[in-house]
Order: sequence, then structure tokens, then C-alpha cells
Amino acid sequence: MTRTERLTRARRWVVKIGSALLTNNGQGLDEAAIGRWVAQMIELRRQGIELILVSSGAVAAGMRRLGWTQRPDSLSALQAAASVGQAALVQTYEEHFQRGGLHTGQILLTHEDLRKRGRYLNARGTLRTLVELGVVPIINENDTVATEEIRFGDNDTLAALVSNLVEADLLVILTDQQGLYEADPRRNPEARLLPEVVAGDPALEAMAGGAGSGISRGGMLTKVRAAGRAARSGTATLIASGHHPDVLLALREGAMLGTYFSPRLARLAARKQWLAGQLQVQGKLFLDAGAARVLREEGRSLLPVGVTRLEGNFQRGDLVACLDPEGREVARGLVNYDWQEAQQRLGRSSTEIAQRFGALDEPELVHRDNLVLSGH
Ligand SMILES: Nc1ncnc2c1ncn2[C@@H]1O[C@H](COP(=O)(O)OP(=O)(O)O)[C@@H](O)[C@H]1O
Ligand SMILES: N[C@@H](CCC(=O)OP(=O)(O)O)C(=O)O
Repeated sequence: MTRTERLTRARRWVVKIGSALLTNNGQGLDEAAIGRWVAQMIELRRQGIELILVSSGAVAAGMRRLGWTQRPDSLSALQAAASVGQAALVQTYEEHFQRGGLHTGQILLTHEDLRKRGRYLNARGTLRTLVELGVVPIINENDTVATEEIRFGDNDTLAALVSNLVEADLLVILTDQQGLYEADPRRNPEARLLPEVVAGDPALEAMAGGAGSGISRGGMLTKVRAAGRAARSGTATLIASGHHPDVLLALREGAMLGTYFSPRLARLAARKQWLAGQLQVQGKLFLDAGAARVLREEGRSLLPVGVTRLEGNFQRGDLVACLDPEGREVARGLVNYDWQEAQQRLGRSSTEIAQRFGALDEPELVHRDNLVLSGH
């Protein structure tokens, strides 16, 4: 898929707005700029784009409220500033989104949350539900408990992890530069902008220097790495300047702005590669003939009703093999329940499960998004 095709067709976007942009030279939040980005995001939502926002700015907003002019070094002072500022940040977003009749939902995450499979699935479930409800999720690091992350001030990695989590089509990283240059343009004004690169190309890291302003920390290096990470879920990344007028709407129309990081693999191929790369399955699900057929032929999710028995002490989020009645592997996938919960649900219809275990239960044992047919 070309850059233009990707930009104009992308349905699920993760937009990351960095500290360098959000703050007026470290003087609190730039409310007017936030208003302009939100107006564009409201328009994107109106066009049917599923939108998830990753926003920095808590520390900067907190510093302002507390009357601090210098970013503190001590961890607890940073965390205190973030705690004060996070409230101001979401309040500002909520006010602006409300003008377009949209609500926001705050999600605070650490990298650790996304490494732990159970929490990963919970975060994904909440994000999906928010998006289905028409709410715009606004994600930031959970600075109260994060230590390394807040010191380093890196929401680029978080945005990439979120892109993997929701399998975004596009990750837009808005910053204070036009995109990735051959060298840091602050140090080398002659450096040229790179319009298109391949995500994960190791040569890019050498070009990306440290952070630019007093308040930001990550710099281009974390953005280049984030693009590589996002590509693992087939997500394309675009780094562009948040100062460009109507930048998000222009990108949606395929404008040649910023630096485009093409993911080498399409989403499904990236997922298949990841699943195929997992050597060990933690359990086995034995399907009846009907379930084996709908998985093979219709690419559907696996429901508990089609499973006759299981093997293995697997946990929620583990990789399991799905076998047909002859014992042949039909597919592999990430299971939504641990083995005991799965055992209780085997052979039961979704209605019965809802009655017995509550309507909030996920109806699928393995969702089709997390299922890859074997032998393909
Ligand atoms: N090769 C490069 N191309 C563009 N910017 C670069 C490069 N290397 C370093 N930078 C610096 O990275 C800064 C953006 O990163 P950062 O300050 O962390 O922003 P944010 O808060 O948006 O994450 C730019 O202001 C720029 O000075
Ligand atoms: N989570 C913190 C810091 C995150 C941060 O600054 O990251 P980045 O925008 O990538 O430089 C905050 O909201 O202030």
C-alpha cells in the first residue's frame, strides 16, 4: 500500500501530541493550539475515523499550576507535578471535545501494564469499548507509579504500544519539527527532511538526536524507535509538525507532510509472523466439526460452544492451539480466559454464558483478531 493509500484509507488512528508542542515554551498548556487539534479530531471522528489520543503535558501543566518554572529533577516532584497537571490536561481536552459533542475517557498506563498479558487484554477491552461508545480515549503515562518513563519523559513508546494494542492503521506523532531530518535541525540547519523511510531501518537511529526543549525528554530517537515498534502490528507512522495548519485534516487527505514510516508488513502478515514466531503453545482447545469449519472457511472467532475439551494450564492471553476432531491443528490464537474459566464455559452458548457469568464477559474464547489459521 502506498503512503497516500494508507493515509486516506486509515480507519483507526492513534494521535500522539508531545510535550514540546503542548506547552508554550514550558509555560503551561497551549490552550489555543489544543483547541485547534481537537477541532480537527472532532472532524476526523465525524468522518468515521476511530481515534485514540496519547497526550503528554501533565508535568508541564502541573508545573504551571504549582508556579514552577524549571522542570524538577526529583522523581517525587515530577510525579506531584504530573498528578496536578493531569487533571488540568484532561479538563482542557474534555472542554474542547464537548464543543463537538464528544466525551473523553482518561486512561493512565505504564509500559509494564502493556507487557503483562492480562492487563494488556483488559486495557484493550476498555479502549475498544470506549471507541465503540463514541468516546475519545486520552492516554498518558501513569506518572504516579511510572519511574523510568517519567524521568525519561517518553510517550512515543507508549503511543507505539497503544498502536500495537489496538492494531492502529496509522500512528501520527505530532511534534515541534516538520518530521525526521537527516540530523537534528537545531544543531544542523542544513539538514534535509526525510519524506519517506522504512520503519525499523537501523540507519535512522543514528540521525535522531536527543530532545529539543527544556520540558521534553525523548527526542527523535524515541520516535524513530516507536515507528519501528508500531510496524510490528502493521501500523504506519507519520511524524509531522503540530504547528502546520490543519495538519491532521491535511494528512487525512494524503498531503505530503512530515516523515512517513512505511511498515514493511501488512497488519495480518505482521500478526501472523508474530504468532508464527511463538514456538510454544500453552494449551490446546479441541473443537467440534462445526467450529473447525467456521474457523477454516469463514475466519470467525472461536466461541466456547464449539469446544469439546481442553488441555493445559493456560492463562488469559496465552497462545493456544485449536485442533479439529481428528487432532489436526486448525489455528493458533490468544485465548481470552484462563483454563479454569474456559473449562466452565465449554460447550455453552453465549446466552447461557451471559446468564451464568454476567453480560460483561467476552463472548469469544479466541477473538478472530487474535487467531491465525495454521498451514497458511
Ligand atoms: N534528526 C532529527 N530530526 C528532527 N528533530 C530532531 C532530530 N534529532 C533530534 N531532534 C530533536 O527532537 C525534538 C523533538 O523531540 P521532543 O523534544 O522529545 O518532542 P516531543 O515532546 O514532541 O516528544 C526536536 O525539537 C529536535 O530538536
Ligand atoms: N507523561 C509525562 C511526560 C511525557 C512526555 O513528555 O513525553 P514526550 O511528549 O514524548 O516528550 C507528561 O504528561 O508530562
